[in-house]
Amino acid sequence: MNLRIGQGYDVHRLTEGRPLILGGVTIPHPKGPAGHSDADVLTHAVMDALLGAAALGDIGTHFPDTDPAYHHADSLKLLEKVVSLLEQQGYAIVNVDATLILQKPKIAPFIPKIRENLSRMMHTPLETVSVKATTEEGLGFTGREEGVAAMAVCLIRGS
Ligand SMILES: Nc1ccn([C@@H]2O[C@H](COP(=O)(O)O)[C@@H](O)[C@H]2O)c(=O)n1
Ligand SMILES: C[C@@]1(CO)OP(=O)(O)OP(=O)(O)OC[C@H]1O
Repeated sequence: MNLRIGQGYDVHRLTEGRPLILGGVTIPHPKGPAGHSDADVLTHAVMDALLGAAALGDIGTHFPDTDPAYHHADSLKLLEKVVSLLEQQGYAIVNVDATLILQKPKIAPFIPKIRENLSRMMHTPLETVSVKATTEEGLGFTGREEGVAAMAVCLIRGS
């Protein structure tokens, strides 16, 4: 069986007045991630994990931040494109496990909807998609609420 592992990591600066969109869910908060796209850091980490597992480059290769087509882009739609690239290469997703590193707000109430969104875009059952969150206990750039980070690992199966 052709099993391949991938990992992804992303960071965005938090700024006042930007929407906080995580896994396609808009979470009420005065600050959100700055970026060319919707800056959905969680979805970006998942996309990079998937692309990494298939050795297909990274999100910047496929969706350059200099391309106006991706200005305010919906990252869930980009995830759909990544999944379609993998499917074209004969890969199916086995599971994804992602961790969000964010001091505030608590995202636990939004995790079911985030998992549902990711699972729908990845054509994979809900139970294969895990999303977790942690603070860094007030330490570092996430602790000072200057930024948000996300990491993800995945397993994919080739044909
Ligand atoms: N933005 C966050 C961060 C954490 N959580 C949940 O709180 C638990 C405790 O977090 P610690 O950083 O204090 O360990 C964590 O396990 C998550 O369940 C959250 O919902 N949103
Ligand atoms: C998806 C893209 C598209 O501009 O999103 P950005 O908001 O620029 O976010 P970043 O994680 O810095 O880079 C990835 C880009 O390819």
